[in-house]
Amino acid sequence: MLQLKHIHKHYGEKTVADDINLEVGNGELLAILGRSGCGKSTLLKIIAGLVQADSGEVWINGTDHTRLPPEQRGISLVFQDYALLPHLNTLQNVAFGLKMQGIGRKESYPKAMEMLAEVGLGNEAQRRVESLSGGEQQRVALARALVTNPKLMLLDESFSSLDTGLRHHLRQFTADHIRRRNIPAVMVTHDPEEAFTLADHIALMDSGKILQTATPDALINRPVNARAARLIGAYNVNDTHYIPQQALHFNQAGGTICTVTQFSRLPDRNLLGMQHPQYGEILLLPDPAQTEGLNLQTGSQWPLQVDEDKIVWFDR
Ligand SMILES: Nc1ncnc2c1ncn2[C@@H]1O[C@H](COP(=O)(O)OP(=O)(O)OP(=O)(O)O)[C@@H](O)[C@H]1O
Repeated sequence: MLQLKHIHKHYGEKTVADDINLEVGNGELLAILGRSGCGKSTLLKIIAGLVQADSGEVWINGTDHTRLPPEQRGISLVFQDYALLPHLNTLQNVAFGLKMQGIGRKESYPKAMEMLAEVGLGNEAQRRVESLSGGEQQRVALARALVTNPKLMLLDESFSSLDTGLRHHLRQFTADHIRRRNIPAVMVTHDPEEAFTLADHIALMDSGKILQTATPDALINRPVNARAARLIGAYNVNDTHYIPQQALHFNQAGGTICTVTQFSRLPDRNLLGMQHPQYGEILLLPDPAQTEGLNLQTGSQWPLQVDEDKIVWFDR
């Protein structure tokens, strides 16, 4: 289990960690979601011991790790650029972490082979890592991170450089491995989709502050303020309120007549904009079956029901 207690960090005038308190249980994946420059990577580095906080404590499995050097923390990091060692082959790369722990080849190579097989690269052990594809290199990085049986995994935008199909596959693959091994993990990302598809809990970070920590469902239903709602990429947000998708019912008898402002078909959903007399332009994602065969040209009119009790009002 990871616990961060009152972490503070400044760079000059800039506060990059402002009283951060977080907990991550074993086998649990916490995503820290925030815009570029909000302090996500710095927080990971503080957890890893690569950057010292001004104050606050990092506890892992009930012991204070705040003053331990990085190599004694038992943490594995997976970076965006994999950070593999180009002069070593696949097997040697995976065994490297074990070597650093003082484990000899006799023990480290079989363990590394086992882990390579687990990530589907059992036949590539002797390949130079440079000759592997991006996705394969990412799996080597993951194998290297997992083989040391870390107390904690840290993932820093680990999937951003991969193409869409591979990204989906490796995200799920990584999350499954972490959960199966019961390791707590922290992933930082600026991509709401990544956070929402993988994480058990999401911490929303803004200018060094955690705005809200909650499950994906709770965040969708009840972001604490407009900033939080915008950070999760929600539609229909202004300074006073947020209208979640589940509050919207397109083409419902008795709904308010609204004018279509835009309509586009996306591969797996539709995006429909409607001008509502009370709430202004509302964007909704109707099921394709609900819009099939309808005239949804700009200017056409259709009823839209808004469940008032599902609207989230913000305190100003
Ligand atoms: N060593 C440093 N010295 C001074 N300022 C720094 C240092 N490291 C980071 N910063 C600044 O602190 C802020 C937070 O940086 P950090 O890398 O943690 O952000 P981030 O949320 O991870 O951003 P990104 O998503 O772009 O990687 C940025 O404004 C950055 O320029």
